Amino acid sequence: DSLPRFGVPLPQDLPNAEEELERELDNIDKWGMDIFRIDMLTSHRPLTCVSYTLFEERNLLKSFNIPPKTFVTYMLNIEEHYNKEVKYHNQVHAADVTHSTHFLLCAPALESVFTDLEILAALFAACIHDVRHPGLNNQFLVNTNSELAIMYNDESVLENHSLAVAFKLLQMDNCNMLEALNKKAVAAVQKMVIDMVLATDMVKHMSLLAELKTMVETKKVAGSGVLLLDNYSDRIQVLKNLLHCADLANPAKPPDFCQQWTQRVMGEFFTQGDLEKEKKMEVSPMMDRNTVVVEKSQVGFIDYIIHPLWETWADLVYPDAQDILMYLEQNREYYQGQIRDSPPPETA
Ligand SMILES: COc1ccc(/C(C)=N\OCC(=O)N2C[C@H](C)O[C@@H](C)C2)cc1OC1CCCC1
Ligand SMILES: [Mg+2]
Ligand SMILES: [Zn+2]
Repeated sequence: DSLPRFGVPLPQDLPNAEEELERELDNIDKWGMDIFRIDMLTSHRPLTCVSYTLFEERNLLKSFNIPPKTFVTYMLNIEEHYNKEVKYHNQVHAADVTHSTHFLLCAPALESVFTDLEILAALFAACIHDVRHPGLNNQFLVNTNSELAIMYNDESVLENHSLAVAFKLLQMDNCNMLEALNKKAVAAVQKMVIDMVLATDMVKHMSLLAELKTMVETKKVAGSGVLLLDNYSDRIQVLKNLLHCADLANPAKPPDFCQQWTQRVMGEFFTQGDLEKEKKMEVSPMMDRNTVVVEKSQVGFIDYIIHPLWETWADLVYPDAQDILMYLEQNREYYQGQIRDSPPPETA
C-alpha cells in the first residue's frame, strides 16, 4: 500500500490532475504559489499535500525518521479536523500559512540560522495552528460562556484548543509522527509549537511587534549577513513573529489571492455577525454585513496592523521581503481606489 505521489489521492474526474498539481507545486518555493488551485486539484486536501511536499523537500522525514505513511495519516487526520463549512479558518488557510512559513524560513537572512528541529516545529505549528476553528472568534466564545472559554478560562481560547487537539491526535493509531524523536527532542518541539501557536492570538499582536522592533534596532548580524540569535528567547521570538506574519499575509499576496482571502474572511465574519444579531448580542466590529465597507476596513487593517508588522519583518530580514512589501502597498492602493468618491491617486 504505497503512498500516492503527493500524499493524497487525486480527483478521478480530472484527467491530468497529477501533472497540473506537479506544475503548481513547482512554485512551492515562490510567494505566488496558487494554493486555491492546489485545493481544487487535491479534492480539498491542500494541507496534507503541501506539508508532505515541504517535509520531503526539506528532507525532514529522513532526518527525524518519520515514516511517510505515519506523517500522511496524521496530516490527513489534522486536515479532517479543520471545518470545511468555515469560510476562512479552514484547511486552505492552514495550507497557505504553512507554505508562507516555509517561504519566510527560506529568507537568505535566515540561512542556516534555524536547526531542522526548529524548522520542523515551525512547519508543524503552521499546519495545526487553527485546527477545529469554529469560525467564531475568542471574544464571541467568551461572551457566550462557551464550553471552550470555560475550559481555557477565557485565555487564548481558540489557540489553546487547536494545540490540545493537535497533540491529542498525535496519540492516535499510526499518527505519532514524532515517535522516533527522543524524549528531549519531543519536549523541545512541543514547547516551541505551543509558544508559536499561542503567539498567533491577535491580543498578543502589539507586544509581539514591539519586541520585534526592539530586536531590529539591536539586531546582530554575522559577517555573511545572517541574523545572530544565540539564545532560546531570541530564537523563539523570531519564530513567533514569522508564524504571525504568515498568519497575516493575505494583504501581502498577489492581488487576486488577496481578494479571494478577503471574500472568505468577510464571509466568516458576517456569519458571526448574523449569529450575534440573532442572539441579540452587540455585533462585533467588522462583522455587520449592513454597515461594513469592506475596502475601507482592508485599508485600515493594512495601515494599522499589517503594514507596521511587515515593514518591521522586512527590516529584520532586509532586503529579502521587499517584493512582499510591494504586493502589500499595491493591494493597499487597490482597496483605497475602490472606496467610492475616494481622493484620486497622488499624481507624481
Ligand atoms: C484579508 O483580511 C483579513 C484576513 C484575516 C483576518 C483575521 C482572521 N484576523 O485579523 C485580525 C482582526 O480581524 N481583527 C479585527 C480588527 C481589525 O481589530 C484587529 C485588532 C483584529 C482579518 C482580515 O480582515 C479583517 C480585518 C479588517 C476587515 C476584516
Ligand atoms: Mg488563529
Ligand atoms: Zn490562522
